[in-house]
Amino acid sequence: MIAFIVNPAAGNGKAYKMIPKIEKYMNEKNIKYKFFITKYPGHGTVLAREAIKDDFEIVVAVGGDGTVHEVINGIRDSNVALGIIPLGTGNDFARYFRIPKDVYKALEILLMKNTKFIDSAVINKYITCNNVANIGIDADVAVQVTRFKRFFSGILAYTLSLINVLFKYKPYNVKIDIDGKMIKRKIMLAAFGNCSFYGGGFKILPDANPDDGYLDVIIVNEISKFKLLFLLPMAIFGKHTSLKCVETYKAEKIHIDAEKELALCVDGEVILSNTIVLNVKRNSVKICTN
Ligand SMILES: Nc1ncnc2c1ncn2[C@@H]1O[C@H](COP(=O)(O)OP(=O)(O)OP(=O)(O)O)[C@@H](O)[C@H]1O
Repeated sequence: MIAFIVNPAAGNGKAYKMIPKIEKYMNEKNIKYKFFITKYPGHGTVLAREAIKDDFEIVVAVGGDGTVHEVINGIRDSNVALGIIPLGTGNDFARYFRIPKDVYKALEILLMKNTKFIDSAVINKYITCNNVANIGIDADVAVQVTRFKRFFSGILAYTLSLINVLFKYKPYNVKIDIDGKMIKRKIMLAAFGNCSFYGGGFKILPDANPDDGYLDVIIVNEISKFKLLFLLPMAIFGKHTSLKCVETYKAEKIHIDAEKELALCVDGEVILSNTIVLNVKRNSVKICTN
């Protein structure tokens, strides 16, 4: 039995519109399924927990990275597999696993029942992150986008946020303990995670491997905002790691202390904290892959 958790807000309504296509395919294949529609942010986690109790074998996130994040936080540490139909805006987690955006092709992957276990990052003991967590200028932009979205539409909200943050941004002073090695840095941004992509296609952690037992770490040290504008396009291809201002690590445990409260983006969702602890949890999420 397959549970589909559909986020009507994902991909500007694209996920919700695809329900009839999914229904048609599942009926043709004569496979039992049930739809759960999220009603508010965070509801995907609640619904995924319900689906586990109802003996579904696969719980499918129908939406973008936010939906995947919520579903994973509901099914973690169970034997239930995560399926993905990438119908969000960015779909960065699905991009890593090459799950097609075509609904029928994504459904075919689910029915192959080819599964594997991947690692998670457990953040501050309670949030499970399977893609990328990040702090610094890009996380601050994410906070601003949420504010500007109340008044402006997508791209305009993003552009205004970027300009606003770029002008004001002062590199954060942080202490980062990476598997016992303490470093102090003034950062433009830092990212931690299991997979490579964020921000709708930036290959920020090019060497990430979700089943190697480590979290990848990247730190971009203080540089001029002008240089940062050159670094960002390089990150689309994962070529930024060769720059002098960029440090990379692999670690099992990371502890970050900042002088003031930081925005931390976890799989695209923002939380605020001045202490961030990330621990790798091996083989904690089962996913359907091709
Ligand atoms: N019924 C709902 N109404 C409003 N927001 C919702 C609802 N259900 C879930 N959400 C929220 O919608 C947000 C966006 O979802 P999601 O990230 O899947 O789509 P997206 O932003 O289009 O894609 P991506 O993150 O891949 O760019 C999530 O933060 C989620 O918590």
